[in-house]
Amino acid sequence: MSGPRPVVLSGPSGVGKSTLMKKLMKDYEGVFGFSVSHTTRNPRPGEEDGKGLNKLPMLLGATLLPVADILSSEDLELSASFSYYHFTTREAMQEGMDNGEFIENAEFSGNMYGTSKAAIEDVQAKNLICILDVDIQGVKRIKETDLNPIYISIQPPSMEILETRLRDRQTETEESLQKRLEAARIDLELSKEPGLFDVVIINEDVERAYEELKEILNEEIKKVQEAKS
Ligand SMILES: Nc1ncnc2c1ncn2[C@@H]1O[C@H](COP(=O)(O)OP(=O)(O)OP(=O)(O)O)[C@@H](O)[C@H]1O
Repeated sequence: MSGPRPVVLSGPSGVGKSTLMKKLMKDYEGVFGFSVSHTTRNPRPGEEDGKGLNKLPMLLGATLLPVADILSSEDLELSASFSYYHFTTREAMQEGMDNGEFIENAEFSGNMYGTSKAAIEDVQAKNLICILDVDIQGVKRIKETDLNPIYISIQPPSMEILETRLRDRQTETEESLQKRLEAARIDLELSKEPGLFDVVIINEDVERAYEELKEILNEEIKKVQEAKS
């Protein structure tokens, strides 16, 4: 598959993935994109299949799949109302999953959601760097494909700082906060596996973390910009 390499951004909830992605999207318009997820839920009025690639609101849905089990239903509603989907049937989606066409999938509120390899390739084919916000399990699934992304782990300076950021964000109940912190501990432990990531960025000072990220992505960004001109 030609086109720019996708980018995997992985890291615990609250580490700053969305913050960094938003900065990239703002500074490099028309360079980054998001894959369109599949879902078996019914389209809502006005929703059309597969619309909305490379839209900033997709950021809100970016973490939907990997952490679906620790998201509240409000999170899902918020994400779902800004996300764009390929609407499909349970049978078709199950078949795709059985054939290994999905890099991640989750069942939520009686509906299936998933990210297909083809959806990522669609972004590449549009000469956009596909940003994938996935958990460690997602990282491992992607490694089984030929997508060849750049694997970046975003990590907090400490668990205490992560907790403070999650609290200050004011999006969590005490219960969901504790779940996220427990998931974060596991995530950080698993991310130590040698060779899993190409680069680790410690998000202490956000501007510095962003500079590091831009440096890593520089080559792919240039490729996209050159291919446009
Ligand atoms: N370097 C930083 N210093 C201080 N605060 C930060 C830094 N980076 C991000 N934040 C803040 O921390 C909070 C969590 O960041 P963000 O929402 O980007 O995390 P996330 O990794 O996308 O989380 P989730 O996976 O839950 O969506 C936000 O309120 C954000 O403004």
